[in-house]
Formats: sequence, C-alpha cells, structure tokens
Amino acid sequence: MSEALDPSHLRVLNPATEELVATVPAATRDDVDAAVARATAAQRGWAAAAPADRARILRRFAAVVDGHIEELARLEVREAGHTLGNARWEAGNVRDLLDFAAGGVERLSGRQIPVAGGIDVTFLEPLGVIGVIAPWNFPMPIAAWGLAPALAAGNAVILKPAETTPLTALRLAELALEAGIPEHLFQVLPGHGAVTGDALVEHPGIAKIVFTGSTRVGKQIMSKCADRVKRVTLELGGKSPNIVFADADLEAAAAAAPMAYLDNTGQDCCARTRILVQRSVYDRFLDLVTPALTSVVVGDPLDEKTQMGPLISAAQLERVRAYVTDDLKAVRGTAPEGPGFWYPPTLITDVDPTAPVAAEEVFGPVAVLLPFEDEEDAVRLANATEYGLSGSLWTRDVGRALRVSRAVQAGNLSVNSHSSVRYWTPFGGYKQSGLGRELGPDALTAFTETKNVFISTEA
Ligand SMILES: NC(=O)c1ccc[n+]([C@@H]2O[C@H](COP(=O)([O-])OP(=O)(O)OC[C@H]3O[C@@H](n4cnc5c(N)ncnc54)[C@H](O)[C@@H]3O)[C@@H](O)[C@H]2O)c1
Repeated sequence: MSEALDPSHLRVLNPATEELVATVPAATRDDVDAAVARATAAQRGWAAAAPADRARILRRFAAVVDGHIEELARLEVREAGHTLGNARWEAGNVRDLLDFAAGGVERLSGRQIPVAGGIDVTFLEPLGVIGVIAPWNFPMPIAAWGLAPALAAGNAVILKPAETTPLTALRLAELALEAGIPEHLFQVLPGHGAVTGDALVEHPGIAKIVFTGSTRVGKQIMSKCADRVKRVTLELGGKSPNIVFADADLEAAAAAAPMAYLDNTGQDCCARTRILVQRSVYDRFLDLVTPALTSVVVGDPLDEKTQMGPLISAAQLERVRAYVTDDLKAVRGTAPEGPGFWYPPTLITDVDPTAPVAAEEVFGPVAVLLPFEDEEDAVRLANATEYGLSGSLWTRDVGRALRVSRAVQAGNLSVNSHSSVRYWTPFGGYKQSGLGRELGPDALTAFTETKNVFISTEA
C-alpha cells in the first residue's frame, strides 16, 4: 500500500508548500478503549484533589504554554497554514483559557437551599471522561475551549484532533505533563473521524462529547449520543451576515468587510460571508470594498506582512473551486500559483441569494454581496439560512442596532465590528449552528452534573 493511502498513519502536509511535515500513527478502536480506561483511573484522583490544587496546576499549565507561544505558533503555521500573527494569537488564547478556567475552579461551588423540614445541598460533580473532537480550522483554541473548563471542573479529557492537524495537540499534551497535569488525565488520540472519533462517541466510558466541526457530522454524533443520553455540545457551521445600512460609516464598513471573511482564509465558522448592503449605497460600497479586497496580501504565512495564507488541503481547494462556477461575476484578489493550496480572495456580485455559493458554507475566501431594501428586508435575508452562529451590523443608529441584533437569529452579533469570540463571554449557535454554549462564566458548569442532597432537620 502506498504511504499516502495507508490508513494506519496520518500524513501532515504543510498547506503552503505541500511538503510532508510528519506522519503520525492513527489511533484504533482498541487504543480508544485503553485510553478511556487510563483516563477513568486518572480522573478519580483529579476529582478528589483540593480545588485549589487543581487551580494551581492549571495556572502552571498556562505558564508553560506562555513560555512556548512562539514554538506552538510556528507548529500551527506548518500544519494548518495560518498566518504567524493569527497562530500567535491562537497559542495565546490557549494560555488565556487555561488561566480563566483556573479562576473558575475557585468560583465553582454548589448551593444550600433552605426548604420545609430541612435543607437542600447541591453539588456540582464532574462528569468523568470527556471526549473532545476538534476540527482543523482552529486546532489549538478549539481544543482548549473544551479542555480547559473540563479539566478545571474535575474531568479527564481525551482529545481527537482533526486528521490534518494533530501536531499542536500532541505538543500541548507534552506541555501538560511538564506542567504537572497528572499522567493520562489529558490524552491526545490522533486518528480518523469514522474510527477514532466514532469510537469516542460510542464508548460507554465517555460521559460527554464536545464536538466542533461540520453540521453534517454534528448531526450524526448527536443522534449516536441520544442512544445513551450522552451529554453533547455542538459547535457547527455558519453562513454569517454582515449587514451594512445606508447610515453606516461606509468607509469603515468597507475597509473591514474583506478580512471579516478572509481571516484564516475563510475557514472560520464565524466568517461574514454574506455581505448585505442597503440598495441605496450598494454601488458606493462596491467601489469602496473593491480596493480593500484586491490589496489583501496573500502568500507565505511566515511573512509578517501576510494577511491570508493557503487553504488547508487539496480537498478543501477543490470544494471552494466547485462553488465558484464560471458563470458567476466576481471581484478577485491575487494568490500564489502553487505549490500549496491557494485560492484568491473572491467577492461574488449579482448572485441569487438561494444559489449554493450564497446559501451554503463554502469555508474558503469567498463571500457574496447582496442588496436589501429596508430593515425588515435585511432581517429577512439575514435569517434566510439554516445557520445562526454570528453576524455583524453597521449603522450609526443605536436603536436600529439593538432592534436588528435582537431580530437576527444568531448567537454572536457585533455592531460596527466583526469581533466574535471573547473567552469570558458565552459562545455558540442558534438553529443548525450548534447546541449549547462554550466559553464565558458558565463554561465549567457545562462539565458538571448537579446533584441535590436533602438533609432533614426533623430527624
Ligand atoms: N461553531 C463553531 O464554533 C465552529 C468552529 C470551528 C469550525 N466549525 C465548523 O467546522 C467545520 C470544518 O471542520 P472540519 O471540516 O474538520 O469538520 P468535520 O465535521 O469534517 O470534522 C471535525 C472533526 O470530527 C471528526 N469526525 C469526522 N467524522 C466523524 C464521525 N463520524 N464521528 C466522530 N468524529 C468524526 C473529524 O475527524 C474531525 O476531528 C466547518 O463546518 C466549520 O463551520 C465550527
């Protein structure tokens, strides 16, 4: 069997050069069984440890990550093709999440509720062993979104990174040990989704699955989890609107619009890929956005000036190409020829909102520009999607900003900005963009089960 087809190993390619970075053994179902047994034993000791000790070790983990930001960032550039600036932010996000979760340990406590004849005491018990199944688009932060609060709440974690991006996850597991996280409490099992991922989903020893990835796989996982009433958090796809009203600061809105969907080469669940512009300013906006888009610097992710790198893989490049059919009218930037999985920044104009490129998640550097008439029409178009993850609106009218934000069915909206994710604020989707919330002050509680003990005072 050729190495490229050997399912026992994962081949990690540098998306910017197509060079082989590493081959990594893929975990089998037996490996998952063994990992769950080890994690179950490790979790007992961790759950019994004093919360202050858990917090201290997590802070040390954060400090060790902090000492390796540059190394982790450069590894992320090699396996995922992210720009160096983005990758540094991502490694820093892991550190911040660990720190934030450590603070959460100290605030995690139950309640005492006086009731007739006694008192109810509630405990927040850890769930056990958590399976985190991560995508390739933000390998480090998304792994840490599950890892940090799950460990903080007293659980063990088995992380299955995406096939294309296992290296940063494996390095994080080494750094965890260096920081004093007990052996087997945090394990990384690289592998194929249909084998390693599925084995975690089906395993009776896994208490909860935290899945981030496509809506298609998320639905399969949710239905498998239902068989055991297994807890599940789903962070899925998006097709987020960027609504520009005529009264907005058009220069600012047009300057920000390209990177609002080109960041991470459009491989971002929050990418604002449907740019909805009020018809009276549509032509003016197109004039302003065109130079902003064509001047985006695409190329070597290690060059500090680069704003957009390659797509993750040949398969992803094919997917993007298939959406942008020859009949579509588009404004295009430039991209290197190859080697590497390059696609230029692309903004499609004059397209029907129901066309596949306008309605489906492309997950590449492609957006559509669509006109709307008035506020009601903007909200209708924004909500005409099965997704509901993020969105932006640009206006100088505060009342409109609040009205439209309340009317758009999405979990994370921003006004005169494209900011989506802040680790101290809950994040998650409406509709088919997900189930449950991650991050924010309640992140730890999502990894606990509430137990109520009634103590009679009448005995
Ligand atoms: N909502 C969010 O927070 C968020 C964040 C990032 C990415 N995403 C979404 O992720 C998608 C891109 O990631 P992807 O292509 O890696 O998604 P994917 O669904 O193909 O894979 C995600 C993970 O699931 C695993 N997997 C695949 N099949 C499986 C199965 N049958 N059982 C168990 N695990 C399985 C994969 O190996 C990978 O680790 C996009 O749709 C994007 O919008 C969502």
